[in-house]
Amino acid sequence: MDQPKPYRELPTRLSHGCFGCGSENPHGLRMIFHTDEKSVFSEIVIPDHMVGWKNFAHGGILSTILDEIMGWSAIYLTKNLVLTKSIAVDFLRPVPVGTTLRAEGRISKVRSDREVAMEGFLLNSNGIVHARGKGVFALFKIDAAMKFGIADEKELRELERVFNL
Ligand SMILES: CCCCCCCC/C=C\CCCCCCCC(=O)SCCNC(=O)CCNC(=O)[C@H](O)C(C)(C)COP(=O)(O)OP(=O)(O)OC[C@H]1O[C@@H](n2cnc3c(N)ncnc32)[C@H](O)[C@@H]1OP(=O)(O)O
Repeated sequence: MDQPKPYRELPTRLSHGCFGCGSENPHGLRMIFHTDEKSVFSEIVIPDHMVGWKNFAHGGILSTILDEIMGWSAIYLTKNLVLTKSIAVDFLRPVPVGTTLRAEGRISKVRSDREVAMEGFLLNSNGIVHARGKGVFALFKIDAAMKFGIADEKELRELERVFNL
């Protein structure tokens, strides 16, 4: 008999042009996400055109990956929509482009019903941490997000449905 999978994919392939996770952005990272219910993670290979110096990935790209993994982790684990308020990144070791990496995000502290502190990690295939992020995310219920007017109702209702927000 098949064993149940220990983790599952998050339904983030909803649209769109997002540089981090959009399936239709040919220049983006096209990240997809899995969860074990305590954290959210993503396997990623940074393409050659996102290089910084020599064959090392650009630090801005590493920051984007950490923002993205912390953002989706915050959405999934807190059941809210989010906007990034701040992020801080420690670049611990250079990250070569073209290698398989794992990004991982989890909750550091729920500060209120409007704010969560998150942490994110970028590891190589041996589990060595190459970059570490801390982020603060504003949390929005669907109705508040609607008033904010930065996403249309159809998109928000779809997110509400697939993420049980
Ligand atoms: C609206 C949500 C819609 C979300 C849709 C998300 C879809 C997600 C899908 C996939 C993403 C996953 C991947 C994520 C990774 C990448 C994420 C990014 O790159 S995000 C882009 C970079 N970040 C920004 O652009 C933030 C810019 N900053 C701001 O907009 C503000 O600083 C903000 C809202 C974060 C805090 O604003 P303040 O500090 O000025 O807050 P105060 O002055 O207290 O409030 C202003 C008004 O807003 C309401 N407000 C503020 N925070 C609220 C909250 N958490 N809930 C409800 N209302 C809130 C308040 O009640 C107030 O409303 P009154 O004027 O009184 O009517």
